[in-house]
Amino acid sequence: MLLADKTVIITGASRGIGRAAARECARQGARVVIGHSGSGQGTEAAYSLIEEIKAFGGQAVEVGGDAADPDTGDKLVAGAVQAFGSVDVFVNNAGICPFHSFLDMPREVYLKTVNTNLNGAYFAVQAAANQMKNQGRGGAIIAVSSISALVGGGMQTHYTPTKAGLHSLMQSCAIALGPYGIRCNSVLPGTIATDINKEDLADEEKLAYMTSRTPLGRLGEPDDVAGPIVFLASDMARYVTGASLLVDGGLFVNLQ
Ligand SMILES: NC(=O)C1=CN([C@@H]2O[C@H](COP(=O)(O)OP(=O)(O)OC[C@H]3O[C@@H](n4cnc5c(N)ncnc54)[C@H](O)[C@@H]3O)[C@@H](O)[C@H]2O)C=CC1
Ligand SMILES: C[C@H](O)[C@@H]1OC(=O)[C@H](O)[C@@H]1O
Repeated sequence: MLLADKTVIITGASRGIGRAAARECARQGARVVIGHSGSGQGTEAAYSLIEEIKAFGGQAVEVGGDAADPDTGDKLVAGAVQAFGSVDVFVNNAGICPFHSFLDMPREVYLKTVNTNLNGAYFAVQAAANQMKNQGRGGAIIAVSSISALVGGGMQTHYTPTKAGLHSLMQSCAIALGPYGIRCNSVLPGTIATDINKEDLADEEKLAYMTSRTPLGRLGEPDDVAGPIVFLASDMARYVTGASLLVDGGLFVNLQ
């Protein structure tokens, strides 16, 4: 098992990519901390994931908290240490993408997106890194960034800078934390069918367009991203830091 004896925290793990990653980490032997919003639905989904994980003999606990709150990272780390005694891997996955045009972007939508996707993540990464440094045996931090860190989106002007920010944060943290043996990398998913884009992709033309642009001929599924996250979390990637891994079915390279 690739993650035996490691404690993994994953934010936004109640559904979508985070849930698939949490399940796969547990299958690979990790003790998993399921970060979720703390709302009724998030809590319920987190408990159902704990049941799923326990059913195949895995270990998991849940910790609720708003990803936009700079204190949530500390809560997640405290929950992990209380339940399992350590933090070995931190996966920053929670995020939102409320599609909206640029010229009339409401300030509150912009600020909520930046606070949820990037500002809270900064302090959560810091909290996890301090815990790993104090443990003295290294660790791995993975940001779920996006293909949108590299290319734009007319309805995502508030979102793409947060994904570029996470990608850049992992590069800088790779330098800052390398001396402690803490590796920092990002995954850059393409279009993965989840709740975040359910409404956008309900438009059949848009769905057909995004599918046709993907060389592998289909949109991604959450499980497609879970494997690359496990790889970067594992000792198989022990000499990989400051890297970013596109998980997009070839979408990025498909110019013509
Ligand atoms: N689905 C896609 O095509 C792509 C998704 N991503 C990124 O993947 C990550 C996961 O998204 P998906 O699984 O696709 O969507 P999703 O909507 O299914 O999952 C998002 C998760 O983040 C949590 N979350 C949102 N706001 C939160 C808050 N304030 N506090 C705590 N938790 C919060 C949600 O509860 C949920 O568990 C996001 O960061 C997204 O930007 C990146 C590239 C492509
Ligand atoms: C929400 C989008 O459909 C999704 O998120 C991203 O980061 C990419 O832009 C995807 O298309």
